[in-house]
Amino acid sequence: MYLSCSRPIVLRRCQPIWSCLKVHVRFNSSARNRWIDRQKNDFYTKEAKVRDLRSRAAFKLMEIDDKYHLFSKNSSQRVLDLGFAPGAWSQVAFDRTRPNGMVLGVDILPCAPPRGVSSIQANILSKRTHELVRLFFSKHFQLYKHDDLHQDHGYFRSVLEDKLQTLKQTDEYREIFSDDFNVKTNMLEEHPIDVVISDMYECWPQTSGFWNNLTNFAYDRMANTTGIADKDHFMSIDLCDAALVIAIDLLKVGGCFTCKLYTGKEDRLLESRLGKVFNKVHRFKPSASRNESRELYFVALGKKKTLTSFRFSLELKDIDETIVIRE
Ligand SMILES: C[S@@+](CC[C@H](N)C(=O)[O-])C[C@H]1O[C@@H](n2cnc3c(N)ncnc32)[C@H](O)[C@@H]1O
Repeated sequence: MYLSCSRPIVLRRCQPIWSCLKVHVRFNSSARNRWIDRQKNDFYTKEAKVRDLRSRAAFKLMEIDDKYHLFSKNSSQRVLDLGFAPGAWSQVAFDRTRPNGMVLGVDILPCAPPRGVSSIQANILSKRTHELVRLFFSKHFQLYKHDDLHQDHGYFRSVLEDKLQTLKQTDEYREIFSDDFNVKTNMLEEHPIDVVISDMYECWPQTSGFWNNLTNFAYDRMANTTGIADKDHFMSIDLCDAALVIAIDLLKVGGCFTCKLYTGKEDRLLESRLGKVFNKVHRFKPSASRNESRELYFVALGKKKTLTSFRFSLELKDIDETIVIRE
């Protein structure tokens, strides 16, 4: 399949030239104090504490949903939350799709998901991650909803990895990972993803789990806000493209998508890519998003049915390699 674009889209890998330059941005103590003061006096930060939400980001998704109605209750929606940690968006998604919704969070950093949410610690720029997500939402992976472990902690990557191993030699595996559109559609028929949400970018303030191997490399690999406008812009475009790739692959027809972007030169290119996949694309700046921040959300509604006519080729390699979407 090919996504028709005027030029190849190359997702720059998350260990760009900037990381070799070893630019260290240090904040002086007055800037740090200003940041702490701002956090202390921030309405949304206080409100998040009162409502037991994991971060103020929750209010951004609430605003998006209030305006564009991504979620619905009682319709067994399946939601994929990319860059879910610390988990405020997952809390909102879980709450707004209860009681039958199913939420999977993916994050490169380790984080215990909120109650009722499943999670994988993985890099979205890795092919393996796409496989695990596809497996999670396939009809061959059964969630035991009434099992206490799931209720309290969700399912973790190891469960999916084990399942993947046992499936490897079977026809089911070939069905899940087939490139044949009809086979793939059949595989997802019973369990398509209804909503993909992505708030991926700067790391969450991690307090534990540093022993984890993946984490030791994660800070090098992941995007992290630097204050260098161009870098933040291009890296966030890469993460949005990676989220879009998953949406093209696994989101149901009519499904919705939202992603965070740090604005810059390539906004319009991303917007036009989204326009090829969705019927409507909106730009939205929630009031919970700080005025001085360049962050913006694209909200894309109604995945098109005619996507098969798109020519879309995707080469996802493993962890340290580049994702390339070719014309
Ligand atoms: C702003 S936080 C998300 C906050 C979250 N939406 C919430 O409501 O709690 C961005 C997250 O994106 C994750 N992230 C960044 N790059 C990633 C990547 N390549 N793969 C997976 N997650 C990534 C970071 O680890 C971080 O936890």
